Amino acid sequence: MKKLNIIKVGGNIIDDELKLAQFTKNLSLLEEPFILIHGGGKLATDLAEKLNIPQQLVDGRRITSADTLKIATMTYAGFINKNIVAQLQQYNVNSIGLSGADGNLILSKQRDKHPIDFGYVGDITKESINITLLKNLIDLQLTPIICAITHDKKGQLLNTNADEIANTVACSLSESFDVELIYCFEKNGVLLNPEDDNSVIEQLNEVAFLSLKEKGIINKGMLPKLENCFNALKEGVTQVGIINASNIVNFITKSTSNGTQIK
Ligand SMILES: Nc1ncnc2c1ncn2[C@@H]1O[C@H](COP(=O)(O)OP(=O)(O)O)[C@@H](O)[C@H]1O
Ligand SMILES: CC(=O)N[C@@H](CCC(=O)OP(=O)(O)O)C(=O)O
Repeated sequence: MKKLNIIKVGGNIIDDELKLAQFTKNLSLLEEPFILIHGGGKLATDLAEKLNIPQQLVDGRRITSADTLKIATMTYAGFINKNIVAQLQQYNVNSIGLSGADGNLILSKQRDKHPIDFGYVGDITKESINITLLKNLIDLQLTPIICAITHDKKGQLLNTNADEIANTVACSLSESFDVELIYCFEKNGVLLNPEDDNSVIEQLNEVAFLSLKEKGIINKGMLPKLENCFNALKEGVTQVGIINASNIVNFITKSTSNGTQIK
């Protein structure tokens, strides 16, 4: 099967002009096709706070009021998505920016209001992804750049966690491609000591993860990320990694071992 890389990049890279510039340049060096899924939670939080709209995240998910949904849509589907596409175009990566509503790419269902009302947050499954559209775009040698806004096909936009979109897109394409899923962020991988960037756990399995979670060594945004990683391996994704965004080329070409390989 043909190799396909599903790459997720998070808000701390996106919000750093230099790191994002280096990252998009590195993506242009990849020889295999890829799909990029991006977050941008940090910029949405900063913007909402400037507008005096308080933000709350529960288990890494944003409680999304009508006002917050507007900010999320303008931030993720607007500025961030188009900025990444423009950055890639300068290196001749012919990319196309999409929300889940575009081309009916990602259909979601508003999360149940019990036990916690998350507001306009959408949940997705493998069946939510329009894989025909993604395959057609790849055949046309267009690189999809996907943001964290989805829709319910009843006219409502919904906010969906970008880690979950990356996992679900990877799983949905794993029957058609040899899929590698890579989460890129600002640290060197999953760390044994979150204060020490040199304490990278090179290989992490689910048993070790549960023990580190219990000890509080793995917490916050890393919890949903790792849950998505283990789910991807169970659903047929061939390889899953969590790495520093600056290591993307080395990690994919396997020229050096860096970051955390999920086993
Ligand atoms: N053991 C750990 N190793 C690395 N990061 C960790 C660990 N435990 C918690 N984290 C936190 O998880 C964060 C990554 O999750 P998140 O903020 O959701 O990233 P992103 O926006 O890139 O998806 C890191 O910035 C770090 O603060
Ligand atoms: C429902 C939900 O939590 N959506 C996320 C989508 C963006 C995201 O996931 O951004 P990062 O990858 O930068 O964290 C949010 O609004 O924060």
